[in-house]
Amino acid sequence: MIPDSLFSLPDPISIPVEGELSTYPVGRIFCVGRNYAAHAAEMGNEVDREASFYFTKSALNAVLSGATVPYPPGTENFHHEMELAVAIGKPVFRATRADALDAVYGYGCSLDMTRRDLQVRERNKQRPWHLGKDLENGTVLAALTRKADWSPDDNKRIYHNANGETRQDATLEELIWKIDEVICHLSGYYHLRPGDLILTGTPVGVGPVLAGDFLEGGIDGLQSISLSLI
Ligand SMILES: CC(=O)CC(=O)C(=O)O
Repeated sequence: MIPDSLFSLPDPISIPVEGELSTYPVGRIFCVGRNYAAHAAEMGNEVDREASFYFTKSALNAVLSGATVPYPPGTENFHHEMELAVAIGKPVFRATRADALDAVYGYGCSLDMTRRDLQVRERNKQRPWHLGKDLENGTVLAALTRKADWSPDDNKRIYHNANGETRQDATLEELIWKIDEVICHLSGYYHLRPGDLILTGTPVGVGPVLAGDFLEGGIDGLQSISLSLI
């Protein structure tokens, strides 16, 4: 606790890393929107191929894979979104495509849980998506794999199952903005630093989940992710 502060804040979430004793503390969470064309289409949107766009989620609202969390308040249409998370390991500002990947620490699976009814309602009113996206327990983070041990090749499968039924099933080839392009673009606006996570968007197949559901997903070669809803 900082001396003289009036109260203490929760500790930041810290993600296990495969083969490491130390964990990776999370500072900021940036999310890329509409980074898979088929998901943009299922949401009734076109992809903006001019530039990627972003929203943020509070790290204080994130939980680790394997958590059991309550169905959130204020929604009747709570959705799973399976995503590849990129963990930044070095400060980077105005990266070039050539040096962007140097800034990566590692990769992991994540779930960008979404109050879809609120996100769509706010989107349709041309308002920010906060109520839909930045909800308590609304980001799930699985153990990271260091970049020396894994790379985001096009042929890697990304999938998500709800109660054993496969709902999302794609490959990283479908990413519109690749990892180096995202870091290059985002670092033009932020001084990215260790602790920053970038969730790279979700493939087609998002859908509703209910209390009692068991969610599970993976990306070839990374630690899988799960969440139980009560
Ligand atoms: C429209 C969305 O679902 C935004 C988002 O989270 C995405 O991955 O795309």
